[in-house]
Amino acid sequence: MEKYPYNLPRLEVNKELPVYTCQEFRERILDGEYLVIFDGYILKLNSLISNHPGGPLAVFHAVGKDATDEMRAMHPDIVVSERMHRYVVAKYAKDEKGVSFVEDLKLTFSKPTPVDSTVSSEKPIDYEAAQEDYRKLMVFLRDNKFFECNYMHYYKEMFRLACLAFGIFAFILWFGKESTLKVVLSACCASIFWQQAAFCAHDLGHSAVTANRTADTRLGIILGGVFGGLSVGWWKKSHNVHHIVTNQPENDPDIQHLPFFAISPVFVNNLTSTYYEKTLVFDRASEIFVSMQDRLYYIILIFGRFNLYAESWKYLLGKGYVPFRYTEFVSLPIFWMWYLWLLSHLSSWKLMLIHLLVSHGVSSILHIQITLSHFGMPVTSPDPKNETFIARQVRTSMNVDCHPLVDWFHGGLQFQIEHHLFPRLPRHNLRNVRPYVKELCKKHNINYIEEYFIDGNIFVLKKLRETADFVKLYISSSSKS
Ligand code: HEM
Repeated sequence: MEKYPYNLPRLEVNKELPVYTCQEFRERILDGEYLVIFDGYILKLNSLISNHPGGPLAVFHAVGKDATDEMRAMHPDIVVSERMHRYVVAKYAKDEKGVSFVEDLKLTFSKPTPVDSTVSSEKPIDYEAAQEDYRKLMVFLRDNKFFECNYMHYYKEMFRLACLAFGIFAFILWFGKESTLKVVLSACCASIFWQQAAFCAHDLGHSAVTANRTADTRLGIILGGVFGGLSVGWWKKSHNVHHIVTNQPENDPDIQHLPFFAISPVFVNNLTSTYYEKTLVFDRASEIFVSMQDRLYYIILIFGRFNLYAESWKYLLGKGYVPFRYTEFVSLPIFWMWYLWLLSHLSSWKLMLIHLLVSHGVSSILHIQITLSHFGMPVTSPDPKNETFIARQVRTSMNVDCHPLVDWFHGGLQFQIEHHLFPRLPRHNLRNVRPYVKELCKKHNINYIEEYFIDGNIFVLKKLRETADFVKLYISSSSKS
């Protein structure tokens, strides 16, 4: 078979370049240069950082790393072949092995993955060989048009959304005399509608529908903002970071949930969040909640959606750069207008409250689905310096096994591993790609975790309980000393 790279977009540089050794690369980073390795070239990204369309944090987390696979996975071809060359300043001497050279640099903007050699799989992984095969798989998928979106699938999604939207209104406005049952049915339609809309907004957020970032983001704002009351920009900001630094305790906002949850004992160490730019203090409230987190898991998730509304508004009203700020500003009030207008047709406060609580409570299914993908997976790596993109993404993600007939219910999140390896791959192709990924993981001894939905829940609860037990011990030992 042809050796990588072929039929992948190339970064071409037609000028003489200096060659930086690893030591020079490191020294320059310590001097304030934001250097990233892509395909053997060193890119200096100081001038890009503040106006990078994927946000500054995505770039910060690539500094000091060979981010070839991350960058290919997140960008359309044109960015690689026509935009990146401007930032190339040198070639990398490859005098040291590894994909991350920052483990000992103590950077403020990006923290390394903690090391834990007990996380290793039974047989050692040849990270480079796995990377080579991952890249070949990428070529195969491109050649066989897996990255092309079949719109027929989205027509079905639109039909499903239309039926659910009809249910939301019909049970209250059109189906005869008011009753608690009809209010509950309308609320259930609303929560399933929001769940399905969130799946589509997720695809759009990755530009995996039209492949045009502006068009997809606008459609995402309609689905997520107008129909769901959530800011797509806020979600994209944290989600892009989550994809680059999945399950890294100090960098990944998707696992930073103190005082309510800690998915690993490392969170007792008052870590610094590079996303929230603050210390994640493991205080008394954290001790109480985390020591009971396996029992509180579902209860807390019931209130998850209210937190998302608050985060969306905080983001839109904040001082930072917000793409499509005004469109988003208009979209969120429209959501509250139609939702409150609907509730205004109910005859009592009690029924309004039932609708609000049931619709938002049942929405917790989505939060369970989201957290299931990573909460049970390790935050530490046996060898972060050498662990390549594919090995890291598979180590930190879990799939949910299900019958194809219920794929719609899981919305693509069930193929979390494939999604993290190929974030721009259209959702409806994830199932077809799964056998190739499984085979690749098997060949390279990479642990591919896939559970049925109920087993996956049990798996996550067990992991949460392990950390809860650790915290109980930690509290009792610190109260004795
Ligand atoms: C020379 C370096 C880079 C250039 C010129 C560049 C440019 C761009 C451009 C033009 C987009 C918008 C793509 C679209 O229209 O869909 C984008 C998106 C993105 N970039 Fe970069 N980028 C660079 C480096 C990086 C690095 C180092 C990372 C981190 C691994 C990164 C992560 C992302 C992400 C996550 C997005 C998705 C944004 C979104 O759709 O919300 N980029 N980048």
